[in-house]
Amino acid sequence: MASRKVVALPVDTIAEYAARHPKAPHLHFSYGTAGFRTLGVVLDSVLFRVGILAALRSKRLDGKTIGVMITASHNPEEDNGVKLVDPRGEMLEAAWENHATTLANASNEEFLDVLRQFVQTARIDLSKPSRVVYGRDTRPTGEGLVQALRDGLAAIGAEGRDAGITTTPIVHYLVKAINTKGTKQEYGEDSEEGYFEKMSEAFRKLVSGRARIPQLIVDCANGVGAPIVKKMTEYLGETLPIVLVNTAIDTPGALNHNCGADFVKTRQTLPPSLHGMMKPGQRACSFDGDADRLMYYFIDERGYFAMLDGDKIAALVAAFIVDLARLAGLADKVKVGVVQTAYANGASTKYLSERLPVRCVPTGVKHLHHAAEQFDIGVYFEANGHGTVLFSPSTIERLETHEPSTPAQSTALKHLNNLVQLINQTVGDALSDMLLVEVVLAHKAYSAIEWNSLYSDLPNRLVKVYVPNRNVFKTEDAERRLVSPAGLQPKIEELARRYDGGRSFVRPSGTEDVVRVYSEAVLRSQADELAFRVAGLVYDEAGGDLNRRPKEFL
Ligand SMILES: CC(=O)N[C@H]1[C@@H](OP(=O)(O)O)O[C@H](CO)[C@@H](O)[C@@H]1O
Ligand SMILES: [Mg+2]
Repeated sequence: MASRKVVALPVDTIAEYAARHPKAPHLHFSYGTAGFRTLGVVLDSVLFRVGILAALRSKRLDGKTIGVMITASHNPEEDNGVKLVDPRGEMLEAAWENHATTLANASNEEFLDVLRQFVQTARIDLSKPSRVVYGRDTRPTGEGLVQALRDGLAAIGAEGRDAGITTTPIVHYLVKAINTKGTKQEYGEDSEEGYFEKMSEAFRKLVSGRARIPQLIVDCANGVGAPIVKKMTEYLGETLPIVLVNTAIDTPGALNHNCGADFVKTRQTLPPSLHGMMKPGQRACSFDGDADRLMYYFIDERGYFAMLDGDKIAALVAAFIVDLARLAGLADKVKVGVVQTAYANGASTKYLSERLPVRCVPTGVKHLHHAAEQFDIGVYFEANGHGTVLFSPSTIERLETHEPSTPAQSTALKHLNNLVQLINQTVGDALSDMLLVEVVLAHKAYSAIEWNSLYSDLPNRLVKVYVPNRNVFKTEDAERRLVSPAGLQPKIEELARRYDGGRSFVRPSGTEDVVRVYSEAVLRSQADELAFRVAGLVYDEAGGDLNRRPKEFL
């Protein structure tokens, strides 16, 4: 049997550092879909402990680099949060989400014991090295939280690498680039410059010889997208003329305020700061606070706002990739598929299903990502604008080695190989997705108007219902049907049947203490009516206080 050097936890050092990052007794933290997320000022102890956890995860995985991103994405500026990134640039393995929650909630007195116990049960070899790369967005609480994280790393003797103020997708990129360095699967140079170079080079190749791309307005949500897109414009030069708006990263309260991808998606309207700026038909897009979500939109000739959300991006991109695979002579060798959630607009599902396989999975990027891995090329987008395209390892190899038989095949193949480089395959990336959209528009010679007319969205409405206990709501069939409370699902279906094109579903949110109701129908008024009827049903069924029943619920 191979002997194993046993190293003990440096308990004295950890205790010393931990004393500087005490946990407030009344607080409870939970590692959910979006990692830990709450008010930034209460997260100090969590970041310290996450530092230790990230180091242990690295040791558990033989010293592979783990990522840590400090952000609260599209949430208000006073919020903050933290997410861990696994070695292939993916989200943290589910079992460790529970370990993270346990460690974060241990009292100050128990903390060392809980840690010791964890090291034992998770069978972590402490003699292994530990490496962690970390970044943060522009939030004012970020700097202090980075310090707490560094103390966690120092307490356990981990090697930390500071990626500075950067986007979530860049941290994912760095993790994958670091862990594949020097291997056959090398993902790219492990630096921010490497990221810009890889992507911009692919973009230039993909649009070379195409008509000049018209100007694009980019709303940076007053967040980290601003400095990052600005740097990217230097690499892109003339190939993509960009105007940046909402770049006030130092203005208190500006982050995500009346701007950004989430604002656009939930309000279905233009950020006020863009009023008067946009010519009819001109494309604009919004990032969210950590630049992993993207929404496109334009104002039509009549002055109406038109939104091109994650579903429209998926439709545009998937059809393009299917075409390229066919043109490259790989139609029956490379299976392209799309993954959506129940929130995908019914019209998008119809459009896509007529062209390629479409799968529906529960909400949350990790479900989409895993399902997309089942295809040779898997396109996934949430309606809210988070998504990417995954090329399986064998497909990447096939694309690299396939011998084209005609010049047309060769061109299509070259485009596919450049897409592999352009797309950030670790996670949704607003910047990479934006360049991808621009490539497809350039190739198809589509304006935003033509893109939008691929299909017409069904009017839809999302309603939050505050209930005493959202945990009584349980779903099946990728969250499209309720199994509990018993008897509610048939009532929802009965209501939906009364409306032309009616569809509605109910699920508990994974990130907020609410139950969400979604509905769509052919007419706007009917989508609204259906949503408010179902919301009323849910509210009453869950025992909501009749004196506080929202007026709009029917
Ligand atoms: C309807 C909706 O937009 N839900 C969002 C939201 O999840 P909920 O579980 O619905 O709260 O936050 C998730 C994490 O950011 C995101 O993946 C998801 O799309
Ligand atoms: Mg985000």
